[in-house]
Amino acid sequence: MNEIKVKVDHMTKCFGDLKVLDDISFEVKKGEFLCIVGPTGCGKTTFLNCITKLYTPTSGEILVNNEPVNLKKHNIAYIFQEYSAMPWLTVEQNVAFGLNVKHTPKDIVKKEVAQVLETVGLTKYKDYYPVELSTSMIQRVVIARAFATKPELLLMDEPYGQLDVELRFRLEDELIRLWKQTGTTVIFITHNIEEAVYLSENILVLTNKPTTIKERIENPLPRPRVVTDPEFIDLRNQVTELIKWW
Ligand SMILES: Nc1ncnc2c1ncn2[C@@H]1O[C@H](COP(=O)(O)OP(=O)(O)OP(=O)(O)O)[C@@H](O)[C@H]1O
Repeated sequence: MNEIKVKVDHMTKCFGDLKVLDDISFEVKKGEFLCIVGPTGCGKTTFLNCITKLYTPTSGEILVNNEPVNLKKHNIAYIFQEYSAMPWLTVEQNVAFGLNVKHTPKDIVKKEVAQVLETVGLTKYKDYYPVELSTSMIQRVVIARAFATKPELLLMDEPYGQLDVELRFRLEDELIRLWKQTGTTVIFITHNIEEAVYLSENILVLTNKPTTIKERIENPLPRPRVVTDPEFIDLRNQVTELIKWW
């Protein structure tokens, strides 16, 4: 499990005179669940946009499997803040979307979609349209759509930021289940320290702009994690202390 999936190598990103990311270097191992926390506007989304090539780094580079990111070759899924299901497609068609874009043979699409719908408990609802579903079910459709393509790298930008606590906990558990089942590498951005400690294997704490890495913290807590356990609270406090220095 020591294979490097993502290598960020001395990456700097400026927008005109504004230096956002300042000579950032870190690695993400294959199958790792990395959470990134940092102050508002420090460049977390900018970093993800550099991985997906929406932005080009000003200097330095990002490697996936030891080569420059290539979206035709590397299977990368992105779930961002204002995500939703496509209202004109059924649940099944939504989940099949990514596979169809990749021209996957129909019988394989059917099999993969059935499997992932089963995992997230949506089999019964496969012919429903998003408008007929609750918020929690729509979130599941989106997660299922991402996992159906078996991404080698899943990027998540505050996907649960707007949700109530109970729903967030349920979806986080589901995400962990899918991550374990598939072995996908996940980079997950959040403002919520508790969420980062609950989900991650490692936490990257960023500084204010021009942004550098303040600390990388290993998260050794066994799963399933309990937010009221003393060890959980200790780690949460440790990360919170780092954030107080912003
Ligand atoms: N296309 C762009 N052109 C100019 N400036 C940009 C562009 N995209 C982002 N920025 C600036 O880069 C900085 C980082 O923005 P970014 O959205 O990456 O931060 P963030 O850490 O994701 O913020 P938040 O925590 O609020 O989501 C901000 O100052 C933003 O205004």
